[in-house]
Amino acid sequence: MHPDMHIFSWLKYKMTEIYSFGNLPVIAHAWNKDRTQIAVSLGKNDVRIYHKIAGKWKLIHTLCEHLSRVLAIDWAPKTNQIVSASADYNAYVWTLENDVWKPQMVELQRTSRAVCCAKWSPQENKFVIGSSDKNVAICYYEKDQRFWAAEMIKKKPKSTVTCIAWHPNNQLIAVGSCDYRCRIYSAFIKIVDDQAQTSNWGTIKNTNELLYEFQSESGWIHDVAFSPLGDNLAWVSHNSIIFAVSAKNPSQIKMEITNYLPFRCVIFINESMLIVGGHEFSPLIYNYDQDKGTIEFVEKLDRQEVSTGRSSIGQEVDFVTPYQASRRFDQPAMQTQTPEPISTHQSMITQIVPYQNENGKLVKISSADLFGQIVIWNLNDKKEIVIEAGQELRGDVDETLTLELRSGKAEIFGTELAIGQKYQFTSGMKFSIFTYWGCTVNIISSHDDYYVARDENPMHIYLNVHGMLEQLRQKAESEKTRGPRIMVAGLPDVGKSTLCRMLVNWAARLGRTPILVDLDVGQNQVSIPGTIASMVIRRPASVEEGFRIEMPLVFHYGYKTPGENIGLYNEIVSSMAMYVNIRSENVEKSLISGIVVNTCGYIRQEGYESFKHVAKAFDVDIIIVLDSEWLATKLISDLPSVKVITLPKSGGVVPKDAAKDKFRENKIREYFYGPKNNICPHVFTIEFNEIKMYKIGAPQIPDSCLPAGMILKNPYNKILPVAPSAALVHHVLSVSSSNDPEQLLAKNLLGFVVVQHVDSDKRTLTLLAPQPNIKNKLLIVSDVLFVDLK
Ligand SMILES: Nc1ncnc2c1ncn2[C@@H]1O[C@H](COP(=O)(O)OP(=O)(O)OP(=O)(O)O)[C@@H](O)[C@H]1O
Repeated sequence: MHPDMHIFSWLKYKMTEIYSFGNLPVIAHAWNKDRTQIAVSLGKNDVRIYHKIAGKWKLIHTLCEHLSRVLAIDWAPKTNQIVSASADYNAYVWTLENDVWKPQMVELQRTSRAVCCAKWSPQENKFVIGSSDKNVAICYYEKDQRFWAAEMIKKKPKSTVTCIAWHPNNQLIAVGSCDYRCRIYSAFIKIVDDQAQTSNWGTIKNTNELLYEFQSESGWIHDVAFSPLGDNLAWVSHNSIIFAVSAKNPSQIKMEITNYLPFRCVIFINESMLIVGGHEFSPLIYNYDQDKGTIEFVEKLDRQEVSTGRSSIGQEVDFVTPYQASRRFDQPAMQTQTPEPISTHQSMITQIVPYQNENGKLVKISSADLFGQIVIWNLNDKKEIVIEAGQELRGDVDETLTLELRSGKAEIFGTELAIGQKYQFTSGMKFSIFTYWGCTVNIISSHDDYYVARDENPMHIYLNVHGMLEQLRQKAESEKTRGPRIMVAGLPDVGKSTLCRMLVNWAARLGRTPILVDLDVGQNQVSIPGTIASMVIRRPASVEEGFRIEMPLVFHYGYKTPGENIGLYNEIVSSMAMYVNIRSENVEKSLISGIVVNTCGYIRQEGYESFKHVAKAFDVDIIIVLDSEWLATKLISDLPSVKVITLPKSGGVVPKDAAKDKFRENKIREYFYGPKNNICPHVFTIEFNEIKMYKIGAPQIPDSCLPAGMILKNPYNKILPVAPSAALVHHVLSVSSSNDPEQLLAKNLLGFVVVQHVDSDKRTLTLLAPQPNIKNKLLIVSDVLFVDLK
């Protein structure tokens, strides 16, 4: 068995680059040596060469000599020569002289039909063409007479030659044709090759020799490929069958009959893994085990996403996030049909070719399709990691990272991972996989941006807290009283939000429905920055997308820290507490399940007072203080009726510091574009007179500016009308559910919009919104900004 040939060596794309070359089909494509240029045939009589400049493809040469469709192109990277083959019965070799591609016709005397395929040999000193008149010609340069000569294969196929593959030894070719056969020929040319070589497929003696003929089931052969070392051969046919054979045992042809649409191309990634593509749109990975004689489906190379439905223009729906809207339309009753998986290619894949090798290993491939699209797939080795019981694997993702639980049990911040499911994390995301029993995970990432933590992690302590809360819930259930109300406190970046997430996730996994109250106005888990929010948690958060937002209660605050307007902050906390108390009594099981309150890390001076206010407003029973003896001691003396527990912070908590702004921006972006950037918000204009805008809180006038003895009430909650002006551009506006400006403070929000443009002449505002219009026209201006660079 070759060292590469084990199941864990399979490859998976990390990120794709997608380029469009118009709407014409890409019949053939080939890359130059450094992949800065691409030669394409778009089904016309020419070969077009594009150069990549600043990420965009610019047409720099059009090679016109063929009289009919160009069917095949191959670019020899080292010698910088292009071979093109066409339905005009001809093949040309193009060489670049003084920035002009000069053609030289190949002498294919006996070919009188379309030339369907052309491929340079690995050493680039010859190439092979195949034609519809059953000819296979090995072409080489006659130095003396200065022309491209062709040595025709004598025992030729009995139908159109559709595909060719070179063995890495430069002297064998595999040929696929419409007579359902794949053949291996000697391509040894005496005046080009020094001497005939031996290979696993037998000793090569003469040019032209037919070494093997493999019979397939009925089905035109569309593509054929040798493995990198040349020991295995695979081909695909129009009846959706994959064939493979090993040089070790050429009489044992293995075939895999698939349920997929027909395949048009095949490529080996290493000695065992192969990728096929065609009418199915998505390339598929298969593993050929020559010892077991099996070809097994591994998975689709594409990361499949389910298309999200969205509200159609003008449809009257409640003003919710596009994400919620999409989810709403995902509900079975509303669906007209099952959502279609989205594939990167939107039409048939015509060709797959190698794109980039690193240290002799193929790391990228490119595929072309009938809609003018070329996709570059990044292939990465998958790493298998064993996490022992009680350990944590932590990650801080640089680009993208995909993980899959292979065995055992594990969870991320309280959400259980499903075996075999792939979770993808994008740049900037942090995660920790904790396993109570031990597990094995596969990780696909180009960066080593993860590690198994050897430090003592506090997960067992956190789990004990969960156990204690569950006992209190059970007690409440039997005594028909209310369940535990806890508040999590501490300095910034100690893991408060994460602990809250874990506690409600664990509770939800036991069928509880706790209320999560997030008072963190900087980084709210339920809503966007500048607000406080609460929600009944009915199911654990999604590993990749966080909590599924259902009927949240959201109040406008307008700033990113409580200190900016502490009076207003305290007032909305009181309103929230009032509503949450009502909700907790009215929502089934929520009273017993209790409340988990997340707080800001603002705990000094007036922050501490506000903190006590929160505890009283929500009538909390327990305060969990993370990593602060000082705060715990103070709270024990100031709130004697509340149980205060100090817990250590996890070593995995990452201070967000500079990343905080990015984090906030992402949270707002997620609101408009969806957690996976797969939703399109609306941009529309609205007239000044259609809306009314207000701001809450006015700057306090210093006492020195007031008449002697006069005391003004703090205007922290004053509701002030705002006139539309250019100063509003990029500001987030909250859409209130209230029709009465005086009620703005105490009313739930319906959603958010962002001002993109203000036209004072036309008296219009351009808004970015999740819906095509806004139902309620009372808007509250926030200090929080969002610059939509998309
Ligand atoms: N065990 C862990 N392993 C890896 N990352 C973690 C772990 N616990 C928390 N983090 C990450 O550390 C970061 C800070 O954690 P978190 O947001 O919970 O802190 P916080 O105290 O709520 O912060 P803030 O005061 O800013 O609200 C987050 O990105 C979180 O995902």
